Parts: sequence; structure tokens; C-alpha cells
Amino acid sequence: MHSFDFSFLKLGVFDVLDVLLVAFIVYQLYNLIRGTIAANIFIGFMTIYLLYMVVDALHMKLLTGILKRFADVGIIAIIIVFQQEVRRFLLLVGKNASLQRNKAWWKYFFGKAEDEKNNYARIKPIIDACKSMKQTRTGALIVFAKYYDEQFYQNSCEVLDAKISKRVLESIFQKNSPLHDGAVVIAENKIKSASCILPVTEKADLPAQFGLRHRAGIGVTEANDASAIIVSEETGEISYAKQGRIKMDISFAELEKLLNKDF
Ligand SMILES: Nc1ncnc2c1ncn2[C@@H]1O[C@H](COP(=O)(O)OP(=O)(O)OP(=O)(O)O)[C@@H](O)[C@H]1O
Repeated sequence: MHSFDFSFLKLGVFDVLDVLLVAFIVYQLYNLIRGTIAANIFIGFMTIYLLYMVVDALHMKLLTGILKRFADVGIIAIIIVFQQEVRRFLLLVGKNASLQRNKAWWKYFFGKAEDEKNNYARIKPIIDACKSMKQTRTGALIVFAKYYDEQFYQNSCEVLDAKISKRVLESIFQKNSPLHDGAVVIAENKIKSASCILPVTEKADLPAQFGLRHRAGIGVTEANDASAIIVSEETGEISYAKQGRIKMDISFAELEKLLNKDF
């Protein structure tokens, strides 16, 4: 009678750790692309790879040979198909590994109160500008970039390097202003640029009323370590995008909390 060889099922501690780490990375990757078309492609890749592992373990030579061809080019295909996601993933890894974290701990113990006070002073002009633009139904898109990638933002933008103030933000988004079309990018505590054309998200499951402004607000946070405030011209509603997701119709108290964390 034919006997199966199950020796490959012997597990050591490192095998378990290996599986857990891979599961964690796959889950994080899936989280990054959830809700996008890329998620379906990702599931497709994973299915083919899992199938390859199973047929390989069962020594089914022909199928293993065919699937191996897919698996071999898989990593290159992933980099090409998921260019934006890979970029965002590496940014995330880089950010968490940087000294920024240690600085945050240091501030947590020694300078938190002072920090919050300073942060409120920084945030206030932005919140005030949003309040006023909400009232006047002035459409706006303000991006907060943790890292100002000149190549990414400056290509299509008008470079400003201006101090953040309520009146400057309001004037930029005024309907008659030559700079009102597009987004303002804030980084390093400055209004770095205005009138920026940003990549729009390809997400298919967004509310029907979302036009290009909202889509660009979400799109920029998919590809970069950035968050974005969107003021709707139609409804005056304030939305907040981060990591490719959007919170709609938020209050100013909520906006303050979010900015305190992200800006
Ligand atoms: N790729 C882009 N990057 C930055 N801003 C953009 C981009 N595309 C459009 N916009 C801005 O969005 C405006 C058009 O907004 P649209 O009405 O399509 O958006 P919306 O999401 O429906 O928002 P609203 O509720 O304000 O109408 C344009 O005038 C321009 O200022």
C-alpha cells in the first residue's frame, strides 16, 4: 500500500515563529491594500503561492513545475503591480525603525505638556481656516506630509515655503485665487506648496458623491506617509484621509485630535 511521507510536518519553534512572522507581514500588506483592486491581485498571488507549496510538499512534479514558474517571477511581478503599496510599506517600516520613536518616548516623559501646547498653536490656524471655509463652502484639500518628497510634490505644484496662517490658507483656496485648484501641501511646519495635482485613488467602493477632490485626498495618503483634510465645496463637510482610508463629516474637536496626532 502506498504510504505518505509526513516528515515535512515536523515543526520546530523557529518554524512556528517563521509562519507567525509571515502571517503578520501578509496581514499588514493586506491591510495596506484592503478595499483596492490590488487586494484581489494580492489574493490571487497568495492562492497560487499556497497551491505551489502544497503540490510541492505532495511531490506532484508537473504541477509544481508549472506553479514554480509563477512563483519565481512572483517577487518581480509584485514589485511592478504593487509599486505604490511597496513604497508605502517601506516608508512605514522606515518610519517605525527611525529615531522618531525614541524621540516620542523622550517627549512622553519629559516634554509632553509643553509639546501639546506648542502643537495647539500650530494646529489652530489650520482649524480656523477650515471653520471659515466650511462656512463659506470653499472647497479645499490640505495635505500633511510627514516626509516632503520634492520629486513627488513639486512636479505639479507652485512652491511657496510660507508660514502657516489662517488667512494664507483661505486666500489660496478662494475661488478667484490662481492657486485654488489642487492641493496645499504642509510639511516641516510650512506651507510648502499649493495647486498640487495629486494621484487619485482607484478605490471602487467610495460613496458616489466623492469627486476628484476626495479621491485625490485619499490617493495621496495611499502612496505617501501623509494625511489630508478635505473640505467639500458642495456640502461644507470636513473629511480626513489617512493610509488610504477616509473619515467623513468629522467635527472640529475630532479634527483637532487627529491633527494633534498626525501633524
Ligand atoms: N488630482 C487632483 N489633485 C488635487 N486636487 C484636485 C485633483 N483633481 C481635482 N482636484 C480639485 O478638486 C476640484 C474638483 O472637485 P470635485 O467637485 O470633482 O470633487 P469632490 O470630491 O466632489 O468635492 P466637492 O465636494 O468639493 O465638490 C478641482 O477644482 C480641483 O481643485
